[in-house]
Amino acid sequence: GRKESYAFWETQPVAQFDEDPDKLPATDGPIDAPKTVADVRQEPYNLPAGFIWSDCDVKDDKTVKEVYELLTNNYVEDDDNMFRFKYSKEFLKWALRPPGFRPEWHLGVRVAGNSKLVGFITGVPASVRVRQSTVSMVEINFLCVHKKLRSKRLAPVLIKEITRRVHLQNIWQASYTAGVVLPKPVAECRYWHRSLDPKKLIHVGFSRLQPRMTMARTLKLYKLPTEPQTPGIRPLQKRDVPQVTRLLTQYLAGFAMAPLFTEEEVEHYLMPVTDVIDAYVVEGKDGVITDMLSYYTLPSTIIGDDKYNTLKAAFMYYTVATKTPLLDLMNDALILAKSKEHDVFNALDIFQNTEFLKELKFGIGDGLLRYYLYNWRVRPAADRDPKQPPIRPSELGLVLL
Ligand SMILES: CCCCCCCCCCCCCC(=O)CSCCNC(=O)CCNC(=O)[C@H](O)C(C)(C)COP(=O)(O)OP(=O)(O)OC[C@H]1O[C@@H](n2cnc3c(N)ncnc32)[C@H](O)[C@@H]1OP(=O)(O)O
Ligand SMILES: CN(C)Cc1n[nH]c2ccc(-c3ccc(F)cc3OCCn3ccnc3)cc12
Repeated sequence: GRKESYAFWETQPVAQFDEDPDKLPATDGPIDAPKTVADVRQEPYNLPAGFIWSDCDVKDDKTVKEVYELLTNNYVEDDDNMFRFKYSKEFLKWALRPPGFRPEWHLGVRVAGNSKLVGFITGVPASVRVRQSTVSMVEINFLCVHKKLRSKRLAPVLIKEITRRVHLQNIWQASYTAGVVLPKPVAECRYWHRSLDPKKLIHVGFSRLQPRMTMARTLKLYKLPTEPQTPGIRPLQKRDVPQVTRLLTQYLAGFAMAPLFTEEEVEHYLMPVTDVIDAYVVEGKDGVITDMLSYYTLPSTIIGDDKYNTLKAAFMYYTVATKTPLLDLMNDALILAKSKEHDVFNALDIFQNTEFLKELKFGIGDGLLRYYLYNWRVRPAADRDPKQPPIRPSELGLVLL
């Protein structure tokens, strides 16, 4: 939950919990006074003695293996410490090398003596529309400090250093999501889970057998066809990128906060990569693409189960239904994920997802995912309780990995 005080975050250009709504500017915009690259500190921030900064080029197999191992052993766990995200090496290469990426924004901390990677944070460039403003940002992700070095205030140093490096490229805003409460969420959303392999999920404690339900009845409840049902559905191909970019751009225009994708970005983020990103299109008459669906694969380590080590989860990504009903399109997403051995399909209550979550037998998750903007104030909407975050989940059209 929310803390009494935030010694680091109270020093940052982010909305604060104690600010007086009446004293705020009337429009959305930067929180800090405008600065130029010339104002930016030229030298890196100091790390504690014995630690050094290290750019991590994830194209280099040795380096991506070090990043993979740091995250596999020290990254995000659920509240009950039963599962820990286990981003694959191929996923990290995909997520961290979009058009315009910069290696100096794949920022590591190493132990000076033995070069062990013990800290990490990343930024990738993105253009995000926030209401009527187009904001050039970085998306910050993969903040991680080794378990043995926690609570030593290393995170603020990682954050300040990546901020400095981003400022040097004349970018002054960022977006990030987290399960924890920080000053100050621009949106808060729930995550939902759809069982694909209920037997395994119950065995590992992800789900529980419902009262008065047998295992046989549970398997029947979640059973899916082996093949997608929508006529004309097929994997996305490079030749689809121009149409898919138009389809996605038109759809995302309807949300309060959403990325502005170039064709190059659509190609990078949606061209299928085995066990990383799957994307499908529905091709109608005369080659017109009417719908698309996508999900990414993010396994989790099952901490301490006797039989299984890994949970294979699919996470809903950008999906547009203009001819096929969204319910049918998402049912095909479940079918496809199941056919590729996923154990569970996860979705947030963003986009128009509340239209299908219950009907497709998703169960609500036990936590919230908070969205944040750095150095960008979003005014509460007129029809919105000022105590609530300014953007509703159904107004969100942005997914961070
Ligand atoms: C213009 C460009 C701008 C770019 C930058 C934009 C901003 C980007 C911001 C980053 C976005 C990342 C997004 C992202 O990657 C997705 S959220 C996932 C974050 N990673 C994990 O949860 C992995 C497991 N945990 C850890 O590795 C550590 O616990 C971490 C490293 C999380 C904190 O290490 P620690 O050893 O446990 O703690 P100290 O070093 O002693 O530091 C304590 C301070 O850190 C604040 N804290 C804790 N968790 C945070 C979090 N998730 N975001 C931001 N701040 C977080 C905390 O409130 C406190 O500040 P306060 O005193 O003010 O309360
Ligand atoms: C988004 N991206 C920044 C990673 C990230 N960071 N912090 C998080 C907190 C929750 C979710 C999340 C998002 C969607 C979802 F369906 C389930 C989730 O977490 C369940 C709890 N959990 C955590 C680890 N293993 C299980 C992701 C993240």
